[in-house]
Amino acid sequence: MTSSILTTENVKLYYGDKEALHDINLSFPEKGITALIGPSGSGKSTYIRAINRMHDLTDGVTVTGNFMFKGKNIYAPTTDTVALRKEIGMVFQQPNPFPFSVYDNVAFGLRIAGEKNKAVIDEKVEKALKQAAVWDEVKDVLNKSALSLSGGQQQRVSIARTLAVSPDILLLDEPTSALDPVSSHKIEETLMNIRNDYTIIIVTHNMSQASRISDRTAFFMDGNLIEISPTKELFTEPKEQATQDYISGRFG
Ligand SMILES: Nc1ncnc2c1ncn2[C@@H]1O[C@H](COP(=O)(O)OP(=O)(O)OP(=O)(O)O)[C@@H](O)[C@H]1O
Repeated sequence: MTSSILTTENVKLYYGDKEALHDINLSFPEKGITALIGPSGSGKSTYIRAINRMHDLTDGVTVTGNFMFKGKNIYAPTTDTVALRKEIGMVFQQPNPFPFSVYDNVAFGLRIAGEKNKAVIDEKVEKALKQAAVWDEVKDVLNKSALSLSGGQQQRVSIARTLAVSPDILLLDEPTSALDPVSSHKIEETLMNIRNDYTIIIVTHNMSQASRISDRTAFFMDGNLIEISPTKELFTEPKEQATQDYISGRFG
């Protein structure tokens, strides 16, 4: 059996009094892509944001359950959340480069981590931009503002910024839903290129995207994990009627 890099058990999450996640049990093997699908409001974003403690930044949110990452309790009081978010990086729906140059965006996390050697930073910036499949498009404009790039390029620079600090896990929350089809395709290619190097968890509304790129797919509904299966199986022989109804377009 493959060992899990991340295990989440009996996860509940409350916004105020409202229970938005009901007892989620989900583990992730090292490397590969897991897609989370489900109707709007089913709890997909809420769940992945719990993994790197993004909810700590919002008042009134209570998280219970066990989150174990490489044998450590994510919610232990001693966890350094800045360090945690380097190991478990996140890319959002809207590309969100800082208003700095392309180079400085990708170098940002390295500098925060104390790296001062220019040659090392140069090398890591280039590697991350190559991994994110945007190097060829930006290598001659590294000193220009990242905000001058197209949305699709900005999103790949955001991915490069996250990869530059060598995370173990990459969380992506609908990373292509604000992009045109060509840019979306490039992001998908990027994820396929790095699937053997990182553990990737992607929330997507796009079922064909999930079936194209992921190894496993989890179906969420109303704050419940309905089923998790190898992707091909989930889309051809789902175990649950609710999954069947959703993938055949009967609701959501
Ligand atoms: N900050 C918040 N305060 C209160 N309720 C919230 C908050 N964020 C989300 N919710 C509620 O939690 C539930 C799950 O929302 P969530 O955004 O996780 O779903 P989702 O599956 O990611 O949806 P979508 O696909 O539309 O992004 C919904 O009922 C939503 O209204």
